[in-house]
Amino acid sequence: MSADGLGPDDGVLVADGLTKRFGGLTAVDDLSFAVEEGEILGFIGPNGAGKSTTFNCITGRYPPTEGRVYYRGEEVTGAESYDMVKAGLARTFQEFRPFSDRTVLRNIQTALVPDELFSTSGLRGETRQQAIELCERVGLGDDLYRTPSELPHAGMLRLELGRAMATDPDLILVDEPFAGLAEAEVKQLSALLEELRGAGTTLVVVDHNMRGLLSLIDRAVVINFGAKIAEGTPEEIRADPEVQEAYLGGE
Ligand SMILES: Nc1ncnc2c1ncn2[C@@H]1O[C@H](COP(=O)(O)OP(=O)(O)OP(=O)(O)O)[C@@H](O)[C@H]1O
Repeated sequence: MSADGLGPDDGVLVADGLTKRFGGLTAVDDLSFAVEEGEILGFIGPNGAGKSTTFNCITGRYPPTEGRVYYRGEEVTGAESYDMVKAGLARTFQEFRPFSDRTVLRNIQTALVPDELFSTSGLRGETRQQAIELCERVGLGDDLYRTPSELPHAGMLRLELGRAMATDPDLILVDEPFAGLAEAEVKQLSALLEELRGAGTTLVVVDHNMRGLLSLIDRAVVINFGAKIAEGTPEEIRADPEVQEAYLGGE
């Protein structure tokens, strides 16, 4: 346990003293936070604050230099991405690339059964129905037979969310969902995220921009230069002098 004293049972996902150095650069600096089951947590920080690095350490892209990560009471520090997905933790990527030659439905079906070897006859019918339901859940029910390139940007985000949902996660890390969206689309996507939470999924929404985010989240952790500078409700975050300082001139 670090000075902050977070342990395996402090939340569904817990980072304790997480540190990541790239040579002389400390991208994540003794960061501790816990995600509570069923909440929508905002994970906010200006560009380069260390948000992606934090989540890359948690989701197995690379091991942290120091610190521990716990998921559902188990230590998972340095676990492989595949194992984290199996344990129930999914993430969306900002720079995702769906299969461009497959329909929306096939993309989701492929995510349900990643190994095409198992995607034969009987299974295919079953996953097809599951995939249709998933598409409907993420608001792509009318786009089943379109290809990703035929979707508007907001539709692509829904597809990426559907792909993450296909692994039946308990918790999804959502990476910058509102980037490039118009106001109305931000509202629609927020409503979808709230729906997912209502159905039992815990969400961590990562963003550098607070636009649209503070009305969605229950709580936020704000980082700058890899370290936590504030944590609290949207009202507390808005009023925090250090947060205002970090964002001065930034937005
Ligand atoms: N693989 C890497 N090798 C070296 N430095 C890296 C690497 N990945 C990130 N960094 C550095 O670590 C710091 C934190 O970057 P990170 O991408 O985690 O920030 P971020 O908060 O996600 O930023 P953004 O909002 O722009 O995505 C930056 O200074 C970045 O240049």
